[in-house]
Amino acid sequence: MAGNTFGKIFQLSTYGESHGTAIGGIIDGCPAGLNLDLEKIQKELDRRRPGQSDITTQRSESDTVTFLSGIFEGKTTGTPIAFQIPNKDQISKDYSAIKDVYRPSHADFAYDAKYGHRDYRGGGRSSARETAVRVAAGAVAKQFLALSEIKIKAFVSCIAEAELSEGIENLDLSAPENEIRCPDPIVASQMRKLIEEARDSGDSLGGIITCIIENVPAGLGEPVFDKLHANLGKAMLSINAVKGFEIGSGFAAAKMRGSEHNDSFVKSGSKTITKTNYSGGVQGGISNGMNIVFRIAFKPVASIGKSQDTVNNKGEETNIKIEGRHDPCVVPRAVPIVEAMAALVIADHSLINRSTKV
Ligand SMILES: Cc1cc2nc3c(=O)[nH]c(=O)nc-3n(C[C@H](O)[C@H](O)[C@H](O)COP(=O)(O)O)c2cc1C
Ligand SMILES: C=C(O[C@@H]1CC(C(=O)O)=C[C@@H](OP(=O)(O)O)[C@H]1O)C(=O)O
Repeated sequence: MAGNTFGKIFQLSTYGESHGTAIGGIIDGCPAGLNLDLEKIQKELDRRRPGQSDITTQRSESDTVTFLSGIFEGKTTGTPIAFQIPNKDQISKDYSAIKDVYRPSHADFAYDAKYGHRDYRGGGRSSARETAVRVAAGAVAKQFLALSEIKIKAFVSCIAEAELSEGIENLDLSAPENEIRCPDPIVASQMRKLIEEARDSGDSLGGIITCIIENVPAGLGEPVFDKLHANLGKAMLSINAVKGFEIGSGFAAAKMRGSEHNDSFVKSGSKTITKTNYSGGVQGGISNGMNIVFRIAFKPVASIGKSQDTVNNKGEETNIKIEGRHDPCVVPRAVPIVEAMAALVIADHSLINRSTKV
């Protein structure tokens, strides 16, 4: 296994490099008979595509997806769904600069160590360009999950020192369609300013995305290795530039007492719910019917316009100043990627669960 496939039943394989002819994927295991709205899939890609505004990479791609198989008369046929997205704007100023010199904190050095033959054109396979494929596949998974009313919403909750202070239960989650994808317009405008300042000074910023999954039935997830939160964590940590994942109370749990942290069970009509949700909707690796809530931390973008110490592929010390097109902060564009990866995990577990009970 060369690590290009994700999932057990609802599986996605991706192919392609940032500056090759195209990127694409094959979804295997999507049930037959699912009505696919292709416009909705394209809309998800539009949320992620590069060149959206002056605070994203200036690479210009329409990210138009073409489906090649697995769909007939608007419905999935149960056979592999293959699709492709062309690369059109491949010319970057970085080529010669990063051919022999390693960008600090990008993947250049580690790829050379592993493969010894590296596609240096804009990062090749290590570029987040590959995440467009995940977004297209996640949009298919979202449409499958919509049959069970499962909804996935992510939003930007922090960029550098601008952070949402309200509880997520009071926020209008319809707003993440805006450019920053933070539901509070005042915090969003602070975030924009910070990104502009970082961009103009040749620097970059990181941030945090919060994701909420609603209407997941109790009982999804496996008891040991494929715990639901373990697979969500793997999915999120597989996104470029992700440095942290926490579910529910996460790292804050370490400072709490059991009496504060335990989620007491109560009845709400015929349903059993919990008073609080420090578990983040997962207990023992299995969903408990509450909202699944997790947060993902992204690092500041590695490619920056300031001079940095590094080495070249002959092992000589040198320095590098990166001039190509780069996101000063990936977090706004990463929101649809987070949602897509969450959709793939929940779709996969929903299908695994079909054989759990008599
Ligand atoms: C949506 C998105 C856009 C990104 N854009 C850039 C970019 O323009 N320049 C860059 O150096 N890194 C960018 N990254 C991050 C790199 O792809 C990533 O840091 C690199 O592959 C090394 O992997 P690692 O940070 O996960 O260790 C982006 C990540 C995401 C999710
Ligand atoms: C191409 C995309 O983003 C790219 C992600 C990326 C990286 O290092 O991850 C570096 C830049 O690539 P390039 O050198 O080709 O301009 C971004 O533009 C995309 O998101 O579709």
